[in-house]
Amino acid sequence: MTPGWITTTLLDNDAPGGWAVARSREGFLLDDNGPLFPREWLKRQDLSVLAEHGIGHLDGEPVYLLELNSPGDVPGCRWHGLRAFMLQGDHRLYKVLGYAAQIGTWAREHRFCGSCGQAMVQVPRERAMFCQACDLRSYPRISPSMIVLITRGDEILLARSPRFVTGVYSTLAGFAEPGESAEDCLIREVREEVQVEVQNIQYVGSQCWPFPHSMMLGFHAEYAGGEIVPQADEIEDAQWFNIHQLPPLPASRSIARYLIDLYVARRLGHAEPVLPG
Ligand SMILES: NC(=O)c1ccc[n+]([C@@H]2O[C@H](COP(=O)([O-])OP(=O)(O)OC[C@H]3O[C@@H](n4cnc5c(N)ncnc54)[C@H](O)[C@@H]3O)[C@@H](O)[C@H]2O)c1
Ligand SMILES: [Mg+2]
Ligand SMILES: [Zn+2]
Repeated sequence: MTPGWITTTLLDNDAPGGWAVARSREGFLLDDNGPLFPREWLKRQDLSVLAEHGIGHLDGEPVYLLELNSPGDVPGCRWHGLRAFMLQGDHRLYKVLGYAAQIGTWAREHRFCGSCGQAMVQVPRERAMFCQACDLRSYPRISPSMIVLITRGDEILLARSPRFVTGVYSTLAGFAEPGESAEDCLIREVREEVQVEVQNIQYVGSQCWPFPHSMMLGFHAEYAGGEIVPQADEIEDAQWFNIHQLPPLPASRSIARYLIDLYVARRLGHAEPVLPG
């Protein structure tokens, strides 16, 4: 038995046994034992299954995803969003569910060829959907996104979007566009969102962010010039905050929080935090 969570290309859907998770637009099915159910039991429940995907092995046991058409009722169970697992749940299970969510979303959104409109089929032994007529393969979608902590000595630049929880401020972030390097994207996003210039851009680390399919590339940058002008509609407020007087910050498992905690720890000579996977 190999301990831990290992994703897999594909599993045989006809082989019985293993664990299963069920996902609908309401999130993952959960009972008092958590979101993993004996697969054969789960398949006997009255659920409307769109597709079944083998997704990996947990402590050597195969794990499958049942992607549902609608959230059915299972006695003693409730539905729980992925964000709630990220915030409260056990980290290993969150990784399993984050992967399941990305595979389920991708397969649901690639049932038909984007070029000719015909039904696509799952490629054997490869995580890809295939259109025979076009010889086109569609792989799981991953969206590169830059996230950056901008600093000026003891001050850090944080902003809030109207979508954030009341009072919370975070680092700036945005999706890469075609034609951009990671650094180009970072400079453009910072200009768009706060009209500030940055220098000495340094890559710090990355994080999978399955909401729904971002790959966060985290950077640190120093302030180089300009006055903060928040982007209309996108940025509700942006300010320089002294590291000794920070506002409510993002969830501790986010790379946004890690970038902030890392800078503060280095500035104060404290032990450095660990980047959550
Ligand atoms: N893990 C973290 O700590 C953390 C922190 C902040 C943001 N994020 C994530 O970073 C990502 C980008 O942040 P943002 O929302 O500020 O982005 P952004 O500043 O680029 O603004 C969002 C806009 O980008 C466009 N967009 C949406 N999906 C896209 C895609 N896949 N590719 C290109 N453009 C797209 C839409 O017009 C959308 O309104 C989001 O997924 C967000 O959840 C993660
Ligand atoms: Mg943004
Ligand atoms: Zn096609």
